[in-house]
Amino acid sequence: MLSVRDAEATILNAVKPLDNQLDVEFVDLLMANNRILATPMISSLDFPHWDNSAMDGYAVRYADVQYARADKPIVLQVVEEIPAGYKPLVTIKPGQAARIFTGAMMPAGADTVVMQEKTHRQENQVFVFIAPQPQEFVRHKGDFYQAGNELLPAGIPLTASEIAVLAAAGREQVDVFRRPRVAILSVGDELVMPEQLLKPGQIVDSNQYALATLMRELGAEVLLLGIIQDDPTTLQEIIDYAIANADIVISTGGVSVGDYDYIYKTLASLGAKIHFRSVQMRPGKPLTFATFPKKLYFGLPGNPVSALVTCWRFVQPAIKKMTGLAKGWESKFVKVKSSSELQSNGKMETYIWGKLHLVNGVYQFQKAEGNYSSGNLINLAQTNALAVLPVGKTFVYPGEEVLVLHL
Ligand SMILES: Nc1nc2c(c(=O)[nH]1)N[C@H]1C(S)=C(S)[C@@H](COP(=O)(O)OP(=O)(O)OC[C@H]3O[C@@H](n4cnc5c(N)ncnc54)[C@H](O)[C@@H]3O)O[C@H]1N2
Ligand code: MOO
Ligand SMILES: [Mg+2]
Repeated sequence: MLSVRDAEATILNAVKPLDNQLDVEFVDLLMANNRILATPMISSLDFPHWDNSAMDGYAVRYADVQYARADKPIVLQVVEEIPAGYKPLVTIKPGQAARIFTGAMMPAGADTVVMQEKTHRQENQVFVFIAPQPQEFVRHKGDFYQAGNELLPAGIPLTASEIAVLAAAGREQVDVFRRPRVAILSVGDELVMPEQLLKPGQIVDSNQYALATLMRELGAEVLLLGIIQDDPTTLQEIIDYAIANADIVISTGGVSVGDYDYIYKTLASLGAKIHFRSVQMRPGKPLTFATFPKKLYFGLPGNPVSALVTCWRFVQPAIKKMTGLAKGWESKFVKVKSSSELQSNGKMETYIWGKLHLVNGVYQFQKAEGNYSSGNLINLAQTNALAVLPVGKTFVYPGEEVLVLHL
């Protein structure tokens, strides 16, 4: 059977990131949260834009105050007051100083700032009680960034700090990758919408809600195609439509070997390249992955836990890679101690759901309580991690380390 690692490699190789010319939108900065920057950002401004003071105090000439001492203060004439936002008008000459405030432009002639607490003011004279370091408390033009260099690279997610940098560089709008379009369909005669009263044999299509939520969290635009009956003709029509209208299609259900599992046949008759139909993992074994030209198809197993686990493990990095994210789209595993005993049959790579939680400042994994069935969605709620037991590993003792996928 195909290993999880090989399945992942096959999927990620098939993912083509969005195009940095064709797949770009120009959006308002305040709407760019969590979007991926599509074009490298270069500023024509230096940061800081001009020499300015880092303290409230006095702008002085270092040469004047270099021998100042508490018992032998240097007295300077205050010739100007410079609040933030104003252009200094006077050049500071030997024996002179300017009153200056944090963020205000340094006046010509001065090269150092003495903080207010180290001085004493008497009318238009200031007594300096301490020798500063040369250039102390001056933030020099271009110290943080020099105009013309790359300010932000393409392919990064825009969060508070990057959006602040873009604003500081005078941008009101920004080029970001468009959202990947993901079509979601649920396959099964037994499925109904949550508002419907259940007839015998029916269950609510929860997968549609799980996947739509996860896809939106990942920055995708979701095309919800609803519940499709176990009928090959309808399935073919809908999948054809989904492929034409989305970058990625995700279905749940109908991928196993039952008489009403039609996904494989439908994909084959639509001419898909079917890369695999099962993976050596549990839950999630009957995962189907296929491609159409420029489109990806994930046929996730119908069991609600299997659908989410395969989505976290395989679809999530695929979407992240597609979004244009240059780095960090791969699944991230952390090694932590397990506070619970974990078990597997050793034949499949086994994913156990639970919680990464802090114990005295150190993360530990705790298995969810209750029934471990891929049909049991209930104890998947309030979890945030999947512990991974590789093939061959049958037991993890409490206190032993385990690899965990942080969701
Ligand atoms: N003979 C075998 N039978 C099964 C095997 C196998 O290897 N040999 N694998 C089992 C495993 S593992 C899984 S996982 C499932 C996968 O089944 P399908 O993908 O074909 O899905 P269905 O048969 O349509 O449904 C399975 C299960 O999930 C429920 N379901 C389906 N869709 C939804 C939905 N949208 N929301 C909530 N629940 C859903 C469905 O009612 C079934 O209970 O196959 C095993 N069988
Ligand atoms: O692998 Mo199925 O996905 O265990 O229930
Ligand atoms: Mg089935």
